[in-house]
Amino acid sequence: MRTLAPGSLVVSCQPGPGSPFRGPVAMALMAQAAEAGGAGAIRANGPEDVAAIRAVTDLPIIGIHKLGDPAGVFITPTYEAAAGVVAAGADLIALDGTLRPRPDGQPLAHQIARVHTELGVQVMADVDTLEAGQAARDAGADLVATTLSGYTKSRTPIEPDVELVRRLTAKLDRPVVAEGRIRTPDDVRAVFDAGAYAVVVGHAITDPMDLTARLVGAIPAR
Ligand SMILES: CC(=O)N[C@H](C=O)[C@@H](O)[C@H](O)[C@H](O)COP(=O)(O)O
Repeated sequence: MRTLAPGSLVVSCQPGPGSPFRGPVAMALMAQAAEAGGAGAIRANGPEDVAAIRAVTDLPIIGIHKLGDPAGVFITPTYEAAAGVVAAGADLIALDGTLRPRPDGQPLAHQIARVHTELGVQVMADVDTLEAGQAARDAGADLVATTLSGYTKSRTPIEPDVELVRRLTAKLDRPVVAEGRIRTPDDVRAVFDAGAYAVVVGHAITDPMDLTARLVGAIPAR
């Protein structure tokens, strides 16, 4: 089973809403481009995309399956969702590690224990706060990621949550993965300076609609 190497750039190959890149063929091409550019791993959503990416790369794949209400726990919310992406070829599972109630009513530790014992893969907990990170570590998470910071409470900021990377790294005896709104080389340097084990980048690499809109937005009014 492949593992996530320290110092990796993980490219999250997920199409944004309304993207013409939706679908496994496009995501496999995206993953190949990421690998050619030096990515150390791929993060991908759903069994179809994971299987298509598995067919074209030997990089580690962090599998997720987004299911249910995006306002609640929806990143790999159940053991069954995790099992589906592992069967498709994922090497690790990322799942919601926030303190919010889970759809199956079970504690996070229950899902993590089943993934460990029945699927035999590592678990990365996507958290939003220091408290959630500590709870996820106590629940058995192998890695903790800042993925959900800025998405569970107030308005989503523009910048990545470098401070949460720093605080998690200081408190946890687990690798901390920086994820969410990382867009520039300076952002990448900042999260590694803060102690990150690896960094995940999505939209800044894989969303041409967002990239186009940012540049269009910079055109002065005339
Ligand atoms: C909040 C949420 O649902 N995050 C998702 C998690 O899988 C993805 O939509 C993000 O693209 C990913 O986390 C990478 O982040 P960014 O695209 O900002 O680099």
